[in-house]
Amino acid sequence: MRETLRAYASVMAIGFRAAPRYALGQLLTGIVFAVAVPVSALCAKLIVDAAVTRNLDLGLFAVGLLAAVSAGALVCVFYYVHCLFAVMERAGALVSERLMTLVGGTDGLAHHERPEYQDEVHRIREEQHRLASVVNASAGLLRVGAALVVSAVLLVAVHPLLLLLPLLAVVSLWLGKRSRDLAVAAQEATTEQERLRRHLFELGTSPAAGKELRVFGITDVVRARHHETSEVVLREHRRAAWRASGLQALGGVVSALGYVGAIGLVLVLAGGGRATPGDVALVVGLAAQLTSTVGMAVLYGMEFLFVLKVARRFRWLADYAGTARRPVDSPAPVPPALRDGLELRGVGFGYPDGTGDVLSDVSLRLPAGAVVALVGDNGAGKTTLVKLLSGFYPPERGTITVDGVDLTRFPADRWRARVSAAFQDFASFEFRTFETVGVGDLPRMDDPAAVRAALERAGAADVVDGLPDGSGTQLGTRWDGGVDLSGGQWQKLALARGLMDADPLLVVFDEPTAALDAHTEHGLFERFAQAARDGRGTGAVTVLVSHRFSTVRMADVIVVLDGGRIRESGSHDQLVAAGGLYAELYELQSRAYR
Ligand SMILES: Nc1ncnc2c1ncn2[C@@H]1O[C@H](COP(=O)(O)OP(=O)(O)OP(=O)(O)O)[C@@H](O)[C@H]1O
Repeated sequence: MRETLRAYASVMAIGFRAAPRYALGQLLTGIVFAVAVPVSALCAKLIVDAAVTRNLDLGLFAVGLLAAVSAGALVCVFYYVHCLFAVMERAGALVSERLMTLVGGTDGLAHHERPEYQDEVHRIREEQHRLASVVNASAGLLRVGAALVVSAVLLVAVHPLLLLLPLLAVVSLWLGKRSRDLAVAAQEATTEQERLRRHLFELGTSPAAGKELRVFGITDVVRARHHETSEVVLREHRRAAWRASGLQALGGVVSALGYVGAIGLVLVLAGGGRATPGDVALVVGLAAQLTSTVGMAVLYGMEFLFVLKVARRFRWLADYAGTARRPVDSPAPVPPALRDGLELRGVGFGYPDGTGDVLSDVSLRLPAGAVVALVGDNGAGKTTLVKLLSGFYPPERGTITVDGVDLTRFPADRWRARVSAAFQDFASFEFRTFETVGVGDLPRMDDPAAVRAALERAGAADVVDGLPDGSGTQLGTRWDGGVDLSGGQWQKLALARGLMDADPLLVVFDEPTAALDAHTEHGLFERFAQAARDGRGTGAVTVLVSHRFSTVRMADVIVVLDGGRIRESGSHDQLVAAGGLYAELYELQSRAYR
């Protein structure tokens, strides 16, 4: 319960922070026009009683009150609707921002690889509009709550038994909640299938997969799987929807019984002289309104409970992001430059999916200023090692030190600010070209000379020179005037992004040139290595992952990984002379090129 309240308070705070005046306005005007409804029934009672008793003053007062209440309610309804849209829109934007901060700002990558995290985030993303509607759901509940309280007071004044009418409304409300629970449970039970369904749809309609679908003739297979998965999801949802409708119908019957019973009671009272004709008018009016108020209470109640559920998820994500932030014991400053370099001692690591060790007992020195190449078969652990060096995961066993200081003592963001990288699975930022490159070093993004220098270092100047507006060209065809690039051209820009940083301590190239031909890759890396050796003044270590031995050979240290362990390491000449795995693979590849 406390957790739920905390969750509610935190999402309500988002609504109030996004649009404070409108949120307050919505809550207050909602109460005014909700109360206007039972007060109108009271006016009707006064008018009928005034007519029966020929009391003109009372009649005029009641008509005046009715006019004032109706006009006030009308104004409030307009303002309420205006506030509602303003709050939804602004809170929606703020919720999206918060989500981006929580998901993207979480340290490391481990969370992205946990299925339970993915499921939760998937649900929150799907239902984020509900978080934006928390003020609306609260205002709705407050409205129906106020209307119910005022109605109850008026009914009790006629006869206490009439209080049963709003109580029956509560039974209806509870039945409504049960029906919503069924829908939510069905949705939760099919989250994974739903993700699969979307993935299959994406595969079946995206241009990226289109080529392979046709070449392998698997379009029908993907479509059939999509159909099967849809059936599973829809069957579960249909079953829940039927059961929920049954409960809602039962709720309707309960409130109808209350309506008929209340009118019967007041007629009996009036027959016995214990109620006035005005009381009959009041009860008929209130009972009729109560049915719709209860309907709204059920809807808002269900919406509110649903919002609470999403709010709890949101809170979970916020707490997760908080705890996932690596606590830094005795934090140390990241050195301005490397003197000795990086050292791994007995490093072991397995991914959070628990499938076992991916790296075992890795001990390795990466001297300051050195170019270190990682080679090995697919799945040998090269990228994993790079992720550990970049601080995306802490090692499970052993240590990684930077000039003798344990890497885990650096705040993750400080260390990563000194890491520059280009990956094979790079991101295609569809920004203007200079931004796509410049985000590699945000403070210098608007510095044309810095961007140009990075483009030239990456051999990507020709890509930009060929664009209609040069470095100002918008990338991505879905944007106005945007152009698309080839895979290799995107990769060259990603490489330039990785070369933006002026003073990195670690530069990582994880097969960023796989889409380029061997000759171009070789030329590029020769230049990177030369630049690294000429010294950037920071003693940066350059780590290069490549399957091309012609590129790898110029590295100062070559590390051969095999099944997550270091098989051998040394310079090209040392490894060839040793006649081990490297020598064998090198010979194989050079024979293929001869
Ligand atoms: N996110 C992940 N979750 C679970 N296992 C993973 C994950 N990423 C990689 N692995 C597993 O870790 C092992 C090493 O993968 P890694 O990507 O480090 O290899 P690699 O040497 O870079 O391979 P490649 O040359 O194919 O890029 C593989 O068995 C892979 O299946």
